[in-house]
Amino acid sequence: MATEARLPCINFTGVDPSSPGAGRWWTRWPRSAASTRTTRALSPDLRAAFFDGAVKNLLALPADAKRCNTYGRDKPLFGYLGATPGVSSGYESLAISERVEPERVRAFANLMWPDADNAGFSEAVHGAARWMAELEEAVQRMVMEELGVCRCHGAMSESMRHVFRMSQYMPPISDDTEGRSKEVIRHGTHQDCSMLTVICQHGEVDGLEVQTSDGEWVRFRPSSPASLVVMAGNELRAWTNDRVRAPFHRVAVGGDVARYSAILFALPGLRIQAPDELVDDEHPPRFKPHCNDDFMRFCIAQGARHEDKLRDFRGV
Ligand SMILES: O=C(O)CCC(=O)C(=O)O
Ligand SMILES: [Fe+2]
Repeated sequence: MATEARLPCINFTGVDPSSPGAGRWWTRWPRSAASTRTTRALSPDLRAAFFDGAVKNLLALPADAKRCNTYGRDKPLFGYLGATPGVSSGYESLAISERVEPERVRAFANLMWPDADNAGFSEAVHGAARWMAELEEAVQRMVMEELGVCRCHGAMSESMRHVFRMSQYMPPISDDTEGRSKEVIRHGTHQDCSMLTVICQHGEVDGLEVQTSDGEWVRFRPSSPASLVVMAGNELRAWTNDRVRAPFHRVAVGGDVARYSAILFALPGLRIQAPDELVDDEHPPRFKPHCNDDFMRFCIAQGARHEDKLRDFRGV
């Protein structure tokens, strides 16, 4: 059972992620502020166009159409997930992968609806993905500034690939005569294989739960409709030589309406090796250098288990 404690928040109001100023351009916005917003927050209209117009229609497509969303058998985490062994029932997700550019979004839409115009869908999806990617880039820079390794930001950002997922979690089937139902886990406990992950939940259907370092589960309740979650993945943990924790998390849903979310994973193309500044006698190397592709393959082969996969893969 998760508690409802608040996750740490950063208020991004007024921050321009594309032009960081000298020094700590973001610390003027206190970490304890009650909301997390980007400069150009997705307006309620754009959110509605994205979730109600695009994401729900996408997930309502017949299974055969959704299965066309594939990037090859060796990259299952880049395409459609759902109705397959190892994936929880009641969870489905489609993804636009590698680069979330207008042409790629359009190609994805044309694959899903070959005979339709798809301009509205493409615009809404690309707008949401770009907005989340800007936030990812800003947070990545903040982390690097904070650790004194900002010199690495340019090369890291340039190498970054993105997987943009649109996910649906069905409500539990009611299990008593009054229609009440227990919560069910629709996405099992895991850590992400990304550097950073940005999550945008639709409306008030909560479900994301994050495990704190004391083992307690905390449920994410957005403080405003514009709030997003930024989660560290195992590659940020590896790259920072274990300074940043990659929390275990899961999705549990109750009630009687489906939950929808969009998730942007930032996957580094560079070899993951902690910069020299983050390795010294007090902080000996914790992980051997590796590529994200190999780590993803390892995670897929291991399956969903509540274990420290990074340590198993390249722990020193
Ligand atoms: O939908 C969410 O809130 C989180 C999903 C998630 O953790 C994932 O797709 O890795
Ligand atoms: Fe995740």
